[in-house]
Amino acid sequence: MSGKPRVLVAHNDTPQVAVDLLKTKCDVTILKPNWPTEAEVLKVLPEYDALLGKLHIDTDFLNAAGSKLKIISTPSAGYDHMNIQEIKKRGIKVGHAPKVLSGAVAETAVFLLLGAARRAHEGRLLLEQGKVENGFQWLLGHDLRNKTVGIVGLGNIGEEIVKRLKPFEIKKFFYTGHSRKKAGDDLGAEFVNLDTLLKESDFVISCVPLTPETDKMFSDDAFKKMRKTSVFVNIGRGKTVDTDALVRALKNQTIFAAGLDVTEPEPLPVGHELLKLPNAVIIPHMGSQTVETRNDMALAAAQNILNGLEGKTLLYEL
Ligand SMILES: O=C(O)C(=O)CO
Repeated sequence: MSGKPRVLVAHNDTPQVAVDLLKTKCDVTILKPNWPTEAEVLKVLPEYDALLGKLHIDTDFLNAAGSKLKIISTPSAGYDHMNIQEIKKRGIKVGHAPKVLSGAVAETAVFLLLGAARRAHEGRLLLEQGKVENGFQWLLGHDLRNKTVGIVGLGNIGEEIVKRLKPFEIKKFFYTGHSRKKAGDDLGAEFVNLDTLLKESDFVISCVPLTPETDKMFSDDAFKKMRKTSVFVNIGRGKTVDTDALVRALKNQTIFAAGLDVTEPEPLPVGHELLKLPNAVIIPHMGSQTVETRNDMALAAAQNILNGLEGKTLLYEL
């Protein structure tokens, strides 16, 4: 034993840069198999001071985690997979990895928006079916130019989306949330209530995390308030949308199209209703999946642990 603090890395595809950073000050064990069950983690966890991984952490997990554990750090921005209150109640510090992924997720939002607005999936399906037609009116989509974009939840990701969309000559940006924000003012975006945003936006982009308040906030009612020409993009969390309501809205053309990085359920099972819709551009929660961003997220999660072990505030503490 070196006397160094012991860190358990739960996933063996954790980027090497983060493992190397931890190794500068800690003994590091990387668990195999790659995505272990919570039970597999718990078999060894009582011997460790810190845990780096994305795991479902609830009261039962914490009861079995042992008394040595001081820090839990998830290499993700979202933390709805962990019971933060229960973790903190036990004096365990908990951190996550926001901000460093905002650019990558914003890029994803832009391509989903463009793909949905320009009927990319429908075009591809028709191509595969040999149904491409000549015609001045064939498969027309919508421009971004001169349109109104509504951001639901102007956090870091929402801000990065606005910055990236500005060069598309957007007429107006709306945002909604708990309160007006300086960042919104700086970006020239107008704070409005959700109703106004839904009714008056051509593009509605949801960036909200999953909370009791946002659970299924995009319901039949919300989609009915949107325009027939509206495009809905979700890069937040799948559970913020009532999936059946979204399927209805897309099928009945209550809205024009959707671009989804996140869905409920996730992943969508083969043959799911959403996957049958030509006007839905869907990817399987890949918003932060770039080489650079995954390195940065893992590094942030590792830095949380190093800070915590030295008695400092975590880099991104919850
Ligand atoms: O880090 C997260 O929470 C994500 O959803 C990444 O896409």
